[in-house]
Amino acid sequence: MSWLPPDDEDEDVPYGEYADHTVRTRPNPKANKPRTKRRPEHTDAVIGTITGVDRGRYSVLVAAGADPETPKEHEVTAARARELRKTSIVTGDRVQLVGDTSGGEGSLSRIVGIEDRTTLLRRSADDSDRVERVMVANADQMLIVVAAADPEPRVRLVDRYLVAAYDAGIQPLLCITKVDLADPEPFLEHFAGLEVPVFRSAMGDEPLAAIQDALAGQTTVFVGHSGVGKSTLINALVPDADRATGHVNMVTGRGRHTSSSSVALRAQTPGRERGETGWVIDTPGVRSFGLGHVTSDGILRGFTELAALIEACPRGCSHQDDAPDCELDAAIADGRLDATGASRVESLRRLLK
Ligand SMILES: Nc1nc2c(ncn2[C@@H]2O[C@H](COP(=O)(O)OP(=O)(O)OP(=O)(O)O)[C@@H](O)[C@H]2O)c(=O)[nH]1
Ligand SMILES: [Zn+2]
Repeated sequence: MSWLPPDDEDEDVPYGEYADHTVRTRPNPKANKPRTKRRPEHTDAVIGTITGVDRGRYSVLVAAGADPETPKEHEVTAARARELRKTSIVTGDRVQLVGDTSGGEGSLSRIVGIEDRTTLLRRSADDSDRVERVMVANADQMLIVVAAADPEPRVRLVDRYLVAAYDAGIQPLLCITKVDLADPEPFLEHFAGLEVPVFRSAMGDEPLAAIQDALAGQTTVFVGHSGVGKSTLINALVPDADRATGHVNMVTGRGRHTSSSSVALRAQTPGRERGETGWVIDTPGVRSFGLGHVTSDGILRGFTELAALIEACPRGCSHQDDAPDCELDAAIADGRLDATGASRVESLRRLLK
């Protein structure tokens, strides 16, 4: 059974070392869609989506109709093929499966390839560390959960999530919890120029319908500091998560055993035009969110209209307040940027620092 090695935890595999080097050294300015290595074609492979990883075993959801032998939607347990030993495979990845894909008791399938990713959320151990770790693949949105109080909200932390989202090409959303404890508006002022959708949540008065509108038909990764109420929110949105994933302990993030990997949970979004369900990816146990791998080009992806202006800046311009002849200041002065634009410049400058 050579294809059953005791795999390492995926979180420990530095993506950068194994990534396609052309991706890392020649970033595409228009998008950030790192390619995954193409494996030899397995024509009979079944495509599934990773919903969780635990000690080298992947939970893979195979959609209805994707597997001719088992047409119903079903969950498969899989291990990586030996040749993918050093490749990071994370929650949200779409993978090619061969072998026993029935999902039957005790069955084990084999992952032989990864489909191209649309987005890839990464972090480094700390800001000086350029080695990136992949966290979540193919997320469309990032819901940043922050509390109005207890713990005290920090602008810088939200900025860091925003940078990671923009760098990954993921649309950020902001949910401020515990608005029953403190007025969130002064804090939210800092993000007013960004045009990030904001949800305000209180205990027992969560804006579930509005969040469901945003989740419908999308894959949304939830991030937030411990204690902000992320689990409370996810429980309210995904009350039957253990049924959807087929695992115990994957619902709340509480009582989860040592695995710190992300899990995908299906949220019902009934009656929404964009879809009757949406995927929520919970990211427990992420203590640090290092941005050592992020470049200013990555941040500028969230500011396309400003990126166009910056083309006219002097060579080597830092685009900060004190930068001589920065085109951003010129555009504010001559009205090409209105008040909203000026506020976005302020945000961009904060993120670039
Ligand atoms: N007052 C108030 N308390 C809340 C609200 N949302 C969550 N809480 C409480 O805040 C505490 C932390 O909530 P959790 O949902 O466990 O927070 P978490 O972000 O998942 O934190 P970890 O489990 O540490 O990752 C709990 O005691 C919740 O009952 C809210 O809107 N208002
Ligand atoms: Zn400039």
